[in-house]
Amino acid sequence: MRDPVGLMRQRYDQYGPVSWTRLFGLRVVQMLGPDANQFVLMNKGDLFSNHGGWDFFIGPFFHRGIMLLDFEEHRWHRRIMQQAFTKNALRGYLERMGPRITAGLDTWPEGGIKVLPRVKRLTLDLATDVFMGQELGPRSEQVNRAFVDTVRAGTALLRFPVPGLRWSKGLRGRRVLEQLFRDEIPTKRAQEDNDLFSALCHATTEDGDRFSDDDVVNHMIFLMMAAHDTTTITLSNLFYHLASAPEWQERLREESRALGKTQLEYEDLEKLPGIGLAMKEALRLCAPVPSLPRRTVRDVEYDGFHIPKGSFITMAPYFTHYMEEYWPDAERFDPERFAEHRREDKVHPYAWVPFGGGAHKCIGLHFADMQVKAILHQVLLKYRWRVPADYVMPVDTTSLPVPKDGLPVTLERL
Ligand code: HEM
Repeated sequence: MRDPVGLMRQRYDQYGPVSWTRLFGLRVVQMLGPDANQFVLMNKGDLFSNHGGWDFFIGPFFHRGIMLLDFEEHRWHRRIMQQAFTKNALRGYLERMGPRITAGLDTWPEGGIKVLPRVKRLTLDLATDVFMGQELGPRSEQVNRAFVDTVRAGTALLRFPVPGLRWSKGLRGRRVLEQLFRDEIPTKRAQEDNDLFSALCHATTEDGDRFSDDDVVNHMIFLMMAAHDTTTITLSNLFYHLASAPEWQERLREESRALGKTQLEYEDLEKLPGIGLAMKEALRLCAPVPSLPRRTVRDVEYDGFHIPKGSFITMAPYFTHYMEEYWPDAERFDPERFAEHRREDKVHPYAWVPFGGGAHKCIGLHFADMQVKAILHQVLLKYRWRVPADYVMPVDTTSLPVPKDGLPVTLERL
């Protein structure tokens, strides 16, 4: 767990793209590299179950979240959920975000700060507003705690409830969130608004399919989790790399200044190409979802390997993003590798997979793009930040990859 990339490199060199390993006491088939990513994610013939993979890790906490559904049932839910991610819906979410970001950033002090807790706070506040459409007030601490506990529980080594330990804290967190969302459903059903909760309550397909109350609760809990930590990790990494590469920080700041406004509108998203490149590179260097589990629903033949029915599988976006075969000088922060004149990501369609692929590809990827751009744009206009020249951010790889030290930086108000 301390050096997952090094370990996987060793395994890949020794055994090739498919090998048995042990994880959390399970025998698992590790499938490494872009070809294996493509094979599993495209999932032709419905060979790999998402539920069978994810349920073991996060099932009790993210019960019936869309990522844990399979095949026809998954497609049914996805068609409805898609209605909450249309261009118009995104436009509405962005409108809600702008002022909230400004207010959140205004509370950041000058001098030494830790980025991770600050960004986490900001994205949580945004999520409660943009997702739920309301201020949580004094309940926000309780909700924050419930989220952190629910998410961390997925990687508990002791996988049964012992009071005070990760697993039971996660179960308690889930109960808090269920209650919170269930209490609100009648109000949300009664009138339409431009928040995600409302969108889920009113989403209807052309065939008239809609979510039940239970579906809405399950999807809300999953969506808030899926959006919150992944975006926080992406932003933290952007802070880190832009502090380590001040020339990039200045370049992006110039771009943001040239736009001439503080709060982004939907049409502005394409006008910040530098942030787009930096974000792609940050996602390459630190895939917020480092590995993706699956389970085979029948015997599978792949590349001369036989994988028995019922096997746990893991794919590893994190490792793929460091394969020198596809990413020259892979450790280096080099956003230009995604620029038109280089497009290193085009070397293989599954070499850059921070958002997964196929039927379960992240439904929130445009939302994430929008949120990261909206926040970073305002940060660049308001602050300059730096780290000591020899600073290397330590990454905690025992759960989702976050800076172990919270990422201390020095912030200067502009
Ligand atoms: C940088 C930010 C993000 C990253 C890196 C990310 C990554 C991922 C990945 C890798 C998957 C696929 C999991 C699998 O195949 O097993 C996924 C699925 C998903 N993501 Fe994201 N995500 C991000 C942001 C978001 C946001 C902002 C939302 C919602 C607003 C969201 C909602 C979802 C949902 C609902 C799924 C499940 C889709 C399905 O199963 O059909 N994600 N995400």
